[in-house]
Amino acid sequence: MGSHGTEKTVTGWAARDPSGILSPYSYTLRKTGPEDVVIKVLFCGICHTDLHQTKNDLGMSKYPMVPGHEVVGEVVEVGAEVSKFEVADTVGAGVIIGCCRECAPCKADTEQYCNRKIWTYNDVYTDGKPTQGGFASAMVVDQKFLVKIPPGLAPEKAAPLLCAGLTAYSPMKHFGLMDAGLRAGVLGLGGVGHVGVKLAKAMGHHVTVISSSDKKRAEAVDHLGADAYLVSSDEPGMAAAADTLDYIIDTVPVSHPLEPYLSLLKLNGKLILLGVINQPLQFLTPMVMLGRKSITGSFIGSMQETQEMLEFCEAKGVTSMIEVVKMDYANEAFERLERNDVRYRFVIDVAGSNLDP
Ligand SMILES: NC(=O)C1=CN([C@@H]2O[C@H](COP(=O)(O)OP(=O)(O)OC[C@H]3O[C@@H](n4cnc5c(N)ncnc54)[C@H](OP(=O)(O)O)[C@@H]3O)[C@@H](O)[C@H]2O)C=CC1
Ligand SMILES: O=C/C=C/c1ccc(O)c(O)c1
Ligand SMILES: [Zn+2]
Ligand SMILES: [Zn+2]
Repeated sequence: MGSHGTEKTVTGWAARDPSGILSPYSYTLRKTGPEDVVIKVLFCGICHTDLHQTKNDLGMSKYPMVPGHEVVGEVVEVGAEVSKFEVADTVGAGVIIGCCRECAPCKADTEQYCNRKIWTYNDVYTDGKPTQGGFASAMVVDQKFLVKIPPGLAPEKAAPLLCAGLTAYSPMKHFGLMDAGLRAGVLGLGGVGHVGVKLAKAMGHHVTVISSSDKKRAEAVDHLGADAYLVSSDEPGMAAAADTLDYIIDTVPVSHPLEPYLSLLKLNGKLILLGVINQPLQFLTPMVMLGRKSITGSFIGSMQETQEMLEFCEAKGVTSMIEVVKMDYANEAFERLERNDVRYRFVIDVAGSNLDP
């Protein structure tokens, strides 16, 4: 991290166009404001959203784009009015790094639903500078958008909790799905899904994984603790499980029919959509009417929920299952993520990588 006056020059790995291929990119961080914290990035997870964004799946990508929103770092500098953190703390940043602080969602501590939220990358900060993510040596983050990593969590395994963990935890909390004894479904056993299984088990739920293949059955049951495993194309198996689940977290990142999964829900069951899909999904209304079922969605979680979820994970021994790689493996990791070849999250050892090869 070099210095020019008070603007620090850093190296990140950026996508330059919708090929999504990452390469070293040098840029300056904004000056450290009174409420800002400068972090040295230690680890950063690779979320499927990073793939959607670098490849412009949503049609809103701006380049150069330094992705990464599952960031664990070490505090190296604090602004004059920072009260929550001090130098050497281990902290986490997630999907958003700003909000308006005035609207109803902000006042209710649900700032993730603020219409003026600022995304960690692929956005513009209040000073007009593009925001850049955690595939970089350092970041400047307002203290409101950082959490403390509890000492009982290994930093590299905590990184995926900052998006994947939160995304599974927040709807469980919001929709009153934390009581022991509930019957949960997790559709899509990837980054979000595998932490979803672990969180639901820690809450005392009976967990059924619903996967597109049989490949992850043994791991799901033996390593993640799932109670049952269904392959979505197994019609007799799916029919036998009809009307058994209280809720399903649906993490599939591509278009898929909803009816097979609505059938699995009990009366009043909830299908919670989490995947970012840029095409319409279809279902017939009787599939929700006959059973008073809900199709809903959820977007990450609040900063308050992030801290609470990390403490829940520490207390219950929940961590992510990861493959740690160096930055020079990032392009291969993205390709493997795209072909569903990761168990279950890549985490980049940013501080241990040579970012300027
Ligand atoms: N709502 C929110 O706030 C958030 C949304 N997301 C979104 O959730 C989705 C899942 O993210 P994440 O868990 O990181 O993704 P992963 O790629 O890690 O997992 C997705 C899983 O979905 C299943 N799947 C089914 N069909 C496909 C396909 N064609 N390609 C890839 N996977 C497939 C696979 O599970 P299996 O092998 O079991 O079938 C796969 O492991 C993404 O769309 C992401 O953008 C992510 C974080 C926050
Ligand atoms: O991975 C976290 C971000 C999820 C996300 C959800 C919805 C949406 O429109 C996005 O652009 C990102
Ligand atoms: Zn994410
Ligand atoms: Zn707001």
